[in-house]
Amino acid sequence: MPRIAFLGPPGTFTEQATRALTADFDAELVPFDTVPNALDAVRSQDVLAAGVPMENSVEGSVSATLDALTMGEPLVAVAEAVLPIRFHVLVRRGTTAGAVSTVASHPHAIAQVRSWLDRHLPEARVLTTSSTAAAAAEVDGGHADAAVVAPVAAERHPALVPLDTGVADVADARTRFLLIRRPGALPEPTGADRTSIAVVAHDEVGALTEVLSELSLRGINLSRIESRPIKDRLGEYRFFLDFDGHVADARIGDALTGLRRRCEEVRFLGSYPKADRSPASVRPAASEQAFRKSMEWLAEVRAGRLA
Ligand SMILES: O=C(O)C(=O)C[C@]1(C(=O)O)C=C[C@@H](O)C=C1
Repeated sequence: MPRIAFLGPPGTFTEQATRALTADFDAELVPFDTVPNALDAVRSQDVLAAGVPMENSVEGSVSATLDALTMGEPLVAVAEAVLPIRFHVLVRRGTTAGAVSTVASHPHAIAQVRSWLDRHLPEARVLTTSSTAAAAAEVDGGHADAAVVAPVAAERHPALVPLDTGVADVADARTRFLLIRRPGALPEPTGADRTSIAVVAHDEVGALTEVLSELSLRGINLSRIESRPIKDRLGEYRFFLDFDGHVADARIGDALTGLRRRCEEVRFLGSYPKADRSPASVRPAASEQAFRKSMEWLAEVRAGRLA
């Protein structure tokens, strides 16, 4: 049975997302304490794949995931899941709100319940943990008084009880997760795909505009752009781009070759079906047929058959 890593311990949102991402096959889910460790386990072939959090609609990208994806051997995303995010606040039985002096959770979770904390636990000191489920373990072990967790964590910690449920400052908050593997056969194009890449542009005037032009000229819809420092050079950045389409689509392949010529570095991070299955809208001039016809025309010109 394939082993699939997830950000643990058991009871995280990432575990829930990884179960959804692997629902089509039998898999043994294996918890890892950090996203970089989960991805390294994929690289070292300890596991087949890893489910990782990518971005949250309230707090933005998960930097640990972005950095770990571009450091080390190449990895690619093969599937995407989006979960609605609402939290339980768990305490040990008998703890009242007034008795909570420390509240623990993952920084992304804390950021999504700031107003709730200001209203209900204004005096509590925040302790950050590597995941929401790790926070539940801290409360269970007596190292914190309250934990902001995924509802599934309550089942893992029967000694804890909810101080509140359905907690979310933003009612429709969502987190996007990816299933990451070593490079291999790509998922088939579905017409509703997303492609992710990371590029380092040359340090020159207009470099980012030119990167974006490669996409816009071909009518490619950009769904996310994010920058992370390169780390060994101050003031230089790696851009993470997500856009509609599959690398097998002519317009995407054409844009990628343009980027490859133009950029210092291009890392392909996968083409996979979008969680919401919304089809890409493709301009007539960027359709498969338009690309094929233009290539046929060029072949005729090169063969001296057209003037
Ligand atoms: O700690 C967890 O439960 C996670 O799966 C991580 C994570 C995140 O990285 O954003 C996932 C979803 C929520 O937005 C809060 C935390």
